[in-house]
Amino acid sequence: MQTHEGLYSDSSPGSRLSPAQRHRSESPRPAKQETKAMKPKGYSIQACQRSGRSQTPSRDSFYPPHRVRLPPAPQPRPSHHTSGFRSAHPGVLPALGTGNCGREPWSGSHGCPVVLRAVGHGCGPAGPMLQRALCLDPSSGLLKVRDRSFQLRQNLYLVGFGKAVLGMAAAAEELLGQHLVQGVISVPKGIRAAMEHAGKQEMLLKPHSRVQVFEGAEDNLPDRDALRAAVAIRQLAEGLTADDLLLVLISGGGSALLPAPIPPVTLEEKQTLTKLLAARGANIQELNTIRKALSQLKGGGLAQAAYPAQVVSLILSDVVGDPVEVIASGPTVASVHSVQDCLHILNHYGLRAALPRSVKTVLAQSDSDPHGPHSCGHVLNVIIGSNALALAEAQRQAEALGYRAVVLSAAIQGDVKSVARFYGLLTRVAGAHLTPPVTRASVEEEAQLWELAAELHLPDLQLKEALEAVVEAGGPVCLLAGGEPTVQLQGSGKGGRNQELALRVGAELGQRPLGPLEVLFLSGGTDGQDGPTEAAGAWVVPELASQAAAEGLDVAAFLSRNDSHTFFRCFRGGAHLLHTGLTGTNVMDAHLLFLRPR
Ligand SMILES: Nc1ncnc2c1ncn2[C@@H]1O[C@H](COP(=O)(O)OP(=O)(O)OP(=O)(O)O)[C@@H](O)[C@H]1O
Ligand SMILES: O=C(O)[C@H](O)CO
Repeated sequence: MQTHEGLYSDSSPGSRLSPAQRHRSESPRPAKQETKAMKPKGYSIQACQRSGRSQTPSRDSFYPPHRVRLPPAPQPRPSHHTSGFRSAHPGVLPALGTGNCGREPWSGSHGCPVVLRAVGHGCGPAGPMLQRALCLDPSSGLLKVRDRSFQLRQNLYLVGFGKAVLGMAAAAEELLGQHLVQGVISVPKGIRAAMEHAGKQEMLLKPHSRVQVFEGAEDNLPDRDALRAAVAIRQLAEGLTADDLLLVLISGGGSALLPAPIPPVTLEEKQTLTKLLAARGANIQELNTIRKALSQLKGGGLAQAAYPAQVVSLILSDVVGDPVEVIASGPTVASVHSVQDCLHILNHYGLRAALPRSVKTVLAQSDSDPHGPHSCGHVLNVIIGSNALALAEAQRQAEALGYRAVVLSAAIQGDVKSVARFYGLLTRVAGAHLTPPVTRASVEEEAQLWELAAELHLPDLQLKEALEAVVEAGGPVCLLAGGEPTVQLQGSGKGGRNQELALRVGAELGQRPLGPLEVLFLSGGTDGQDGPTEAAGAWVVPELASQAAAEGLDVAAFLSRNDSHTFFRCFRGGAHLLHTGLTGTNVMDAHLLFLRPR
C-alpha cells in the first residue's frame, strides 16, 4: 500500500511558510511542489452556458406574491388516536381544534409549514449541526471532533464548497474565533443576498471575516467563478504544513462549486459531459465517478493537496445512504474508480463514441498511475446532517400540526415515473385503510405497491409500519419520505425533479376516484431550488388534471416536454408552486403525503 511519504517524497518543506508568517501575509501563498497526481497547471476556462435566469435573486423570485397563507390544520379524530401525539403537544392541539379546521379546502400551506419548519429548524441552519460535531475548549484550545482531538495554535484553516456551506462557515467562524487563520469557500450565486434578504444573520459571515467567499455555479453548473474558487481552495490547501489543521465543509452541490478539470479537459467539456449524463438519467454515483476521473480535487484530490496537514471534513449529506465518497464527489476520500468503471458508464449512456479527445486522454492516464489510489489516512470524514434527520424534524412538525406522521423512507431513488406510481398506489392503499371498507381493487393495488417497492429497492422502507399507523390513526395522516428520484429528460421544457414528481403524482391521483378521502402531495428540494427554477417544488391534489383541463392545460403534454415548471407557473397563477427561497441547507428532497377522511 502506498504511504503518504512515498506519495509526497518530492514535496518541498522549504517552500512552506510558518503559520505566523502566513497570518501576517496577505499575498498568495506558495504552492507545494506539484505531484504527478495533481497536474494543476493550464486551466482552460470556457464561458459556461447561461440559462437566462437572472443572477441575483430578486425579491419576487424568492418571495412571490402568491406565497400560500397558513390555513387551520385539520382536527384529528380523537377516538382513534392511540399514538400519544395529542398528549405530547397539549398546547398545539386546542388551537388546531378551533374554528372550521379540518373542513377547509387544502392548500399547499399544509405542507409548507412542515417543510419550512423542518428545513428552518431541523436541518436548515447548518450551524447547530456543525456546532454539535465540533467541541472547542477555549482555555486549552483543544478542538474535539468525534473521538479525535486537535491542538489549535494559529494553525487552523478552512475551505468549503456546497449549497449549505455559507451557514456552516458562519457557524464555524463563530465557534472557532481567533483560532481560524484563513478560509476560502465556494457557495451558490446569490446566496448571501438571499440570506440577508431573509434576515438570516446566523447564516452570514462576520463583516471582516477571515473567510473569503466566492459565489458561482449558477443553476448548479460549474462556471468560471466556481473555477476561480477551486483555484483559491487548491492554493490554500497546497500551502499547509504538517502542523496545520484543515477544516473542510462539504455539502451537496459541492461538485459544481469545486470544478478543477485535469488539463487538457476544459471546463466546458466537463460541463457538457455531466449535463449529458444527467439528462440521460445517470444517477449521482455514476455522475460523480466520471467527475472524479476528470478532476484534480475530487476523489481525494483535495486531501492529497492538503497533505501533510491534518484534514477534518464535516459533511452534510445529500446522497442516499450518506456515502462520503460520492457526496460532492468525495474530495477528501480516496477514489477507487477505474477507467473500466468510467467507460462502462459512458457506454451505458451512449456517450463513449462522442467523447472529446481530451477526455479520452485523461481517462487513459487515470489508469496508468503506478501508485494506485492514494491514501487518505490523514483525513477524518464526519457526516453531520442528512435527509433522515430532516425527515425526523418534519415528522415532529407535522405532528405538532395535528397529523399522525410516519417516516416511510429516506432513500427514495429510481425513475421519477416509477416513484410517482409508487405514491399513487400508496395513496390508494393508505386511503383504503383510512376510509374502509377495503375493496378487492385495493387489495390488488396493495400487492402492486409491494411489488413496485421491491423493484425500487428502498432499503429502509417502513411500508408495513406506515399502513398500520394509518389504520391506527383513523384521522389526518402525513406520510413522509425523502431521497432523490431521477428524471430522464426527453423534452426541452423547464422543470425540476420535485415539480415533475408532483405533477406525475397529481396525474396518477386523478386517474380514478379516491372515495371519501382528501389528499395532498407535496415534493420539495430542501435546498429551496428545484432544478434550474426559482421554486423549491410543488404540491398537488387529485383534482389537479381536471382543474388544469378547465384552464386549457394538458398535464400529459407538459410532462412529455419535461415542462413541469411552466405548467405550475400557469396553473392557478402559480399557486401550487412551493417557494422557500434558498434555504442554506441541502439534504435531498422531501415528499409529503397528507391524507384525511372527508
Ligand atoms: N426540465 C426538467 N424537468 C425535470 N427535471 C429536470 C429538468 N431539468 C433538470 N432537471 C433535473 O434537475 C436535477 C438538477 O437539479 P438540481 O440542480 O436541483 O440538482 P440537485 O441534485 O439538487 O443538485 P445537488 O445535488 O448538486 O445539490 C437533475 O436531476 C435534472 O435531471
Ligand atoms: O455535489 C454533488 O456531487 C451532489 O450534490 C452530490 O453530493
